[in-house]
Order: sequence, then C-alpha cells, then structure tokens
Amino acid sequence: MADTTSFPPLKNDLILRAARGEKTERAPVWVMRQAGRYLPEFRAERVENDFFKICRTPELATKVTLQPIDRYEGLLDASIIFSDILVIPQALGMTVEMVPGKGPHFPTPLVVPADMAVQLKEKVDVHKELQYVFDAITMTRHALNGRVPLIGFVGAPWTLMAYMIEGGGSKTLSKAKEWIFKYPKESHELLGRITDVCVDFLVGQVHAGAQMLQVFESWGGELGPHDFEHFSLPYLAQIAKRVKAELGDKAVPMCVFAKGSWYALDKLSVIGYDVVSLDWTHTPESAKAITLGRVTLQGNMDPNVLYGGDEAIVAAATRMVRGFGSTRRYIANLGHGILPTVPVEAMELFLKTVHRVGLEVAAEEKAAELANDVKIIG
Ligand SMILES: Cc1c2[nH]c(c1CCC(=O)O)Cc1[nH]c(c(CCC(=O)O)c1C)Cc1[nH]c(c(CCC(=O)O)c1C)Cc1[nH]c(c(C)c1CCC(=O)O)C2
Repeated sequence: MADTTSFPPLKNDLILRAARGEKTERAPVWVMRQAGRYLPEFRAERVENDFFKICRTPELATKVTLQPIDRYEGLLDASIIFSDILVIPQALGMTVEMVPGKGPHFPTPLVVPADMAVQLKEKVDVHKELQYVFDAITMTRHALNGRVPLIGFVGAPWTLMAYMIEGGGSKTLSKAKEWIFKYPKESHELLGRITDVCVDFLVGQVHAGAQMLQVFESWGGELGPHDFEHFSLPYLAQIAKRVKAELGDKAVPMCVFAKGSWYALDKLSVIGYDVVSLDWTHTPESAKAITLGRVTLQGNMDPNVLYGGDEAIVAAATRMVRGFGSTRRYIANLGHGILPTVPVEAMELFLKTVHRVGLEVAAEEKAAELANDVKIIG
C-alpha cells in the first residue's frame, strides 16, 4: 500500500494561498495541459506507450507529470496529475480509445436512454476502477518532493455526458443536446450518476495526495444560459458541496473551469468553489467587477497568443497580470489548454513574463501602500 500519510513538506504553497484568498508575493502560475504533446519528452514517451497505458501506469504518469516541472524548473507553481477526464466514462463501463491525431473515440456511444442500463454499471467503486489514478497521485506527491502542490481533476458531468453520447469530439453537440431536450428526465439521471462518480473520485484523489482540485466543464459554453443553469450548474454545485462535506477538515481548494460560459460567472462564484478559471472572453476588469473578490480568478490568456511571437506574448501576459493584479485572489494561467504545436520557448517566455510582471506589480502595490501609510501618519 502506497504511503499517503507522510509526504515531503511543501516548499512552494503560493497557489494554495492564492486559492484561499490569502496575500501572495506574486501571482502563482501553471498552465492547463502543461504535460502534453508540445513537450518533445512527452512525444518521445508516446512513441513507446499508448495514451491510456501512460494514465494507467503510475510510474509513467508520474514521469510525465514531472516533465514540465523539471523542464521549467522554478517557473511553474503547480503540477497537475497526468490523466484524462474520460477515465470516468471508462469507470462507468464504456470503452474509450485515444486515436492519435484525432482525439477520443467511443466505439459504442450512448444513443438512447435505454443504453444506460446496458452499458453503464449501476454502482461504480472508484477504488476498484480508478485506483491507478490514486496510486499515480501518491507516487507523484512523493516524487515532487514538495516542490509544488499537485492538482487532481475530473471532467464535469455535462461535458462527460456529451462525450458519452457524441462518442468523441463534435462541432455542434447535437446528439447530446437532443438528449437534454427530448429526454430531460433521463439526462438528469445520467448527470446524477456521473456526479456520484465525480464526487467519489475527487474525494479519493485528495486522500491519495491531491492538494487542489479542478473540475473541467470544457463544453459549458455549448449550452445557453438557461440550459447551463439546468444541466450544468446544479451538478457543479453538488460536486463542490459534497466533496467538501465528505472531506471535512481535509478539504482542499476547488477550482471550476466552465469554458465559454461567460454568462454564468456571477453564479459560478457562489456555488462553493474557491477559484473560477476563466477563458479569454473575459477582461480582467469585468471579471473582477462581477465576482467582487468572492473567489480567486484563474486564467486567461488566449493560448493562441503563444503562436504570436515574443512581442505578442510579452504584451498579452503583461496586460493579463496587470489587469488581474498580482498579490490577491489571482492565479495566472492560459484561458484553455496549451496547444500541441506550441514551441517550448513560447511557454517559457510566458512563464517568465508572468513572474517578472507579477513581482513588479507586487512591488508597486507595496510602494503604494507605504505611501498611503506615510500620508495617514503624516
Ligand atoms: C476535454 C478534455 C479532455 N481531457 C481533458 C479535458 C479538459 C481540458 C480541456 O478542455 O482541454 C483534461 C486533460 N487531459 C490531459 C490532462 C493532464 C495533463 C495536463 O493537463 O498537464 C488533463 C487535465 C492529458 C491529455 N489528454 C489528451 C492528450 C493527448 C493525447 C495523445 O498523446 O495522443 C493529453 C496529453 C487527449 C485528449 N483528451 C481529451 C481530448 C479532447 C483529447 C484530444 C485532443 C487534445 O489532445 O487536446 C478530453
């Protein structure tokens, strides 16, 4: 049994403090999909091993999780466990393949509600189906040696339901949407069943060593405001509340990323998450005005800026950190995952710029505070 009781002490807790709303010396930074195909060392690993084999082999998942931490030594303030949101449909009994160059593929997606009874397990024991993720988390926590915190994650119920019905990526999500409009009751049943697995899985990840959690509602923005409120938000809320209740004093900060759901930002800031991750359709000013310090904001540079050359990267990253502010309730990130063909140097420049500007802004804030104190005393 892996040791989940005595992890090495944490040397950099910036992201945890930022998530809890405590002051930080500078904005912490990490990048969604930071372990992945833009890294030559990851591509080399993929020549040897199938995607889900890496996920299921704790030694390999640990190795790949650490690749960006080692390459960008001192520049990343968090690691995220190497896995995929689609391990939950697998745990529910579905077959998912990762087709190189194409993405995920379900050979037998759910077509009509009656398929649920045939294809999905009534009860999922996450310790039986997903113990390999827990083992990877525990092993990675030890291997990280306290350098940065380790983030665990799940896909949100609507996004997972959509994959399970579409059978893979889709431009319109018309099959998944047909379900919510034609079979609303059965859709809620499916969302509820996925939610139960998400909750058990997140709780298990924390017991295994995850120090922060992120819920990916990658297809949130495919739903309009009304449907988001019915088919996404209640399940996101349930996940935060149930995970925190089950963990009690072991609870860790939780982050929600509902890509495209700009209209839901106010509601997302009151459903139990500590952090709301933003895509690039928000300005820092409007996001701050809507959330009013109730949550920490994370994000949100357009990942495509990393194709724009040095000047564009420095300009956009600077604008982002200056806009959000560096020392309170902010975690720097991209507005979605880093893309597979981004040059490794572009990522490095992004991280270095966030550090440099973050420290500058922190120093300016300090100087302004001092000036204010002098005024008050004087
Ligand atoms: C929607 C989604 C998926 N997976 C994920 C999401 C939510 C985030 C988002 O919206 O981008 C989440 C995810 N996927 C992966 C991670 C862990 C690695 C990390 O973030 O550093 C995480 C957090 C590895 C991965 N997941 C996948 C790869 C590439 C697979 C390969 O090597 O062939 C990696 C490194 C495959 C995957 N997995 C998925 C897709 C659509 C694809 C193919 C397209 C793509 O690569 O972006 C589903």
